[in-house]
Amino acid sequence: MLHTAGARGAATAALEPTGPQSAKDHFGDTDAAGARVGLGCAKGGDEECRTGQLRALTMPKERSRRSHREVAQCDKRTARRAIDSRNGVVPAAERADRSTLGCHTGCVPQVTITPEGGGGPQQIPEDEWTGVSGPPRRKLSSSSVSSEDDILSDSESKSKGIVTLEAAEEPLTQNRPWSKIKNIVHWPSVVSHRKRLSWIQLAGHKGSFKAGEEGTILKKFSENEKVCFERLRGDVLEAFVPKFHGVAEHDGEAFLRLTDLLTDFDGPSVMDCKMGVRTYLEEELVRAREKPKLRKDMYDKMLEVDSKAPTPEEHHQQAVTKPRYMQWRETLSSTHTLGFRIEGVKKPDGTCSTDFKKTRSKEDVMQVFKDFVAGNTKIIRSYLRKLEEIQKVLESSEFFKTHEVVIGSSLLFIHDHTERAEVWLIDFGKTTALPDGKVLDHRVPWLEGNREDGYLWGLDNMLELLGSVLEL
Ligand SMILES: O=P(O)(O)O[C@H]1[C@H](O)[C@@H](OP(=O)(O)O)[C@H](OP(=O)(O)O)[C@@H](OP(=O)(O)O)[C@H]1O
Ligand SMILES: Nc1ncnc2c1ncn2[C@@H]1O[C@H](COP(=O)(O)OP(=O)(O)O)[C@@H](O)[C@H]1O
Repeated sequence: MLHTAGARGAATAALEPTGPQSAKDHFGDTDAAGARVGLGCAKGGDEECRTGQLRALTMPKERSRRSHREVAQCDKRTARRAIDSRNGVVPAAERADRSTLGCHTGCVPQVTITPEGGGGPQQIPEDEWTGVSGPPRRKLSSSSVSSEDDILSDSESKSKGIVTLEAAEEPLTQNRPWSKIKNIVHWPSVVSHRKRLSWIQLAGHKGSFKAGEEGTILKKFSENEKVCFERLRGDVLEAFVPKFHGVAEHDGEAFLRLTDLLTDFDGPSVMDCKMGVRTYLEEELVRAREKPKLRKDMYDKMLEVDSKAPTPEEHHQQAVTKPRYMQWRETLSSTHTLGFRIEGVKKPDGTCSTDFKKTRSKEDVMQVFKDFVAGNTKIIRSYLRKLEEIQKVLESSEFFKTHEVVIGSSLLFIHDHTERAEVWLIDFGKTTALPDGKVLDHRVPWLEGNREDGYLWGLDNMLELLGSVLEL
């Protein structure tokens, strides 16, 4: 039996917001307040919802976050700062920002309150990493794409599937085994002056990545994520996350240099599963209550999936709040019912799909897993072993115990025709440290204030479900 939220015990005591690594350090802004109760249950009516076991999880909450425009401005300023500080220059932008404590407060936009919610990079020396900051970028809505029509630069409109990354560093990997596969060999003919790399990005924000030197990838800098990678050093979990090679700078922007997990795979199959029962931070909820904000882009993304999803009021406003959108996504998919959801899959023939927004039932999720491994039970067993290993390591990891990890964090599954199968934890952009002395269980249900993320609960369910795929 899969676990249910209701069976997982009581919530723990409320915790205080964290210190410098808290989300408020890079989410200076507020989104809107969601105001509807039991959204997924009302619409979905599946077995889990009918039992009421997930009520606490589907209660609408508020969340907050700085707008991307603000964030982009902030990003430029902070990256500039990092570079100027190395030259002993205090930039004008920083002089102005100092009076408002930099991006944090300086970048907070004015928002509308709504009643209802609905040249190659340089390595930056380690002692200069502090003070460099930058937020994650936006991702666009999902679609089913093929490698043929999805060879796009990161300045183009699609952001998921096979994307073409600008080469920030030489040499690029013309001889990477995985790039040899049919339909993905676009190197170096794709672009005339700037070399580019075909790469697989199944989720995340558009333009977040650039191609790094052999075996590495550059990800847009986030102070929060950098701190996480630093804290992961020496932790038992370190072997299960991409290796962090420091901070790099390219065209005035800062990046985290990470091991490219696709290296050493030949025509890999890749799957991104977003873990946990919640996809937003508690910190964001608090801020959302203070300053809610309407999002037209999220209303549009909602319409793409289900034109009937917005309420009459939301149709009238042509916008929804972010918490409303995030909760709608969570209840539409398996996030609430299983503690994880599938974000994207890339198959060995080069086709990619990120069209899993409505993949919710156990049966549907199992089918996606089965298709992903093309029914290969040896690969399923390898993944099961790997996930069990990760489960054990997570249970003993000091980092995991002391961090609200799940928000936006994924397990990345990669295998190829050699039947080698690996799983890594990725994306710590919204992973936040708990106050001193506080720990999370990661299995008990989330109630606002306890900061539980349901990561291990989701992993338990995933293990059970993958085991059942063997019997399909
Ligand atoms: O997947 P779709 O339906 O496109 O929705 C996305 C994801 O939830 C992103 O989370 P993640 O990055 O964890 O995948 C979230 O980014 P953040 O919550 O990190 O900001 C985006 O918010 P906006 O970036 O505000 O649009 C939201 O639009
Ligand atoms: N180190 C890595 N190696 C290979 N692929 C990666 C790596 N990190 C991320 N990816 C790919 O990029 C996608 C988005 O990554 P993520 O870190 O979640 O971005 P974001 O912070 O923008 O949400 C993943 O789904 C995966 O396909």
